[in-house]
Amino acid sequence: MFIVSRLKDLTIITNRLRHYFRNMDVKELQPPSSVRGMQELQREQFRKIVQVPRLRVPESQVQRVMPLVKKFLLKMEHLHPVRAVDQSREILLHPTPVKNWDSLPTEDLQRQKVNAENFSFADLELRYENWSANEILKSVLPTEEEGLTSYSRIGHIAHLNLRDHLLPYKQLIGQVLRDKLPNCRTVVNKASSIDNTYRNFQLELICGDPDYQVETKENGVPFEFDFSKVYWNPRLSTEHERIVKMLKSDDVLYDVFAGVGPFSIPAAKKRCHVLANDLNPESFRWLQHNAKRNKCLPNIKMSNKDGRQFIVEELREDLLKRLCTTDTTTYGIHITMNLPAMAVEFLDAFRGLYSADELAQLPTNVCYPTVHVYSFAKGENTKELVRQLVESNLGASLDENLLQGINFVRNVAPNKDMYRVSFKLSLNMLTTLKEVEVTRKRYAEEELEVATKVKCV
Ligand SMILES: C[S@@+](CC[C@H](N)C(=O)[O-])C[C@H]1O[C@@H](n2cnc3c(N)ncnc32)[C@H](O)[C@@H]1O
Repeated sequence: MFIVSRLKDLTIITNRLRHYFRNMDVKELQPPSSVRGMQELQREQFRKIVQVPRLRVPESQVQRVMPLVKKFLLKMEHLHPVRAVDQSREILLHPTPVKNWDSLPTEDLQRQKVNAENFSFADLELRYENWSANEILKSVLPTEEEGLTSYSRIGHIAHLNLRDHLLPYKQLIGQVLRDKLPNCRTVVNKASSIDNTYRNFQLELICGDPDYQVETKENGVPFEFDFSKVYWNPRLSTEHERIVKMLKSDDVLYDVFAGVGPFSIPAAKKRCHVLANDLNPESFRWLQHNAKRNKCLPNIKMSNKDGRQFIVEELREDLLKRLCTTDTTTYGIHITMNLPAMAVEFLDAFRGLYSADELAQLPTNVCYPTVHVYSFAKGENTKELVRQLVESNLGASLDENLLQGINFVRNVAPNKDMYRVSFKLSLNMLTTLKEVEVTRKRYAEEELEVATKVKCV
């Protein structure tokens, strides 16, 4: 199925379907069957003549007739169903509901002096311009079930992830999308899976301008970035919104893998206190730009380092100050870790972040931060799998006091899901090392002792 990626588009389409008849169900209204398999776009090959029902009424009658036939109008792209012909008007009707004169509200029409003589079938020339991208691609690509594909819109860019069997059609798909999608100037295909450090997609330009600097809005917040150099996925907008909705003004957010700021910028705009970090210098640059553009610089501190280093430096220092000098029962502290392929591997950075002495004087009702860590899981029982992944990397089991939830975020590929695991850090986690770390440390100390003894002998 052709998945239109934006919900807004879907709503518009469903609304249209509710009011009008589906053109693609009528063979005559589909593009000519000869275009099936076309790999080089030849727009003139889409021309065809069809016969459609029509009413011819005097110009003076149109205003009164239109409300009676409104629901029968032929709706196609760039087609005006009411056209001037000589001194009268021709009203084009849809062939699905209108088979003949009797299909119309004849009594009402006759009352307006419109009768069977006004009804006939007209020749209508259909062209490439009259079909949507979806309709054109459905008629060109191999078969309906596996022939079509999904795309995302990021500003003026349409981003495709074409399966192998569609690669011979990529130029055509690119041209059709650029022709048909409003404000689309650039069409790119995902060139390989994202396995590079900064998680940005490797892109192949298939049509249009090689311009990747985009302006887009997510949940009403404007963002700018270079899509070829940073990570941005519009399919995460709902997840970003869920987290931002959890935050209240004066809450604290530590965003370990912040990207260009889809958690951090809206949080800072909400007057949360944000510390945002990303290792990619380009993400960091655009993060700063977006903070400035959204006028939230006073509420956000940004850094450009490895996530672990950010946790043991910026986060450690800021959190210690808050735990020791503020009433943590009056606001929330959240840590987002969205690097699903490996974020769990950073969880042990919280173990032994402080010495027992540093946290010895805290009030008993102190509220520790909530971590939201994202992870992929493959196969069966993925929910249980992510829990185990988090627990083993953290070196602690998450009982009902600590675990806040394991939430499904999205299906990434067949059999591969993305989850958010939310849990509270505890005094024990923050002041003791992970079991394996203790063993490693003890082992290292013993080695040192033996080595010293050997030296002494
Ligand atoms: C999946 S993206 C998430 C970006 C953003 N938070 C979002 O939700 O869209 C992961 C981000 O982590 C950054 N990154 C990758 N490795 C990192 C590391 N070791 N330390 C800090 N950031 C890292 C990448 O540059 C990328 O921006």
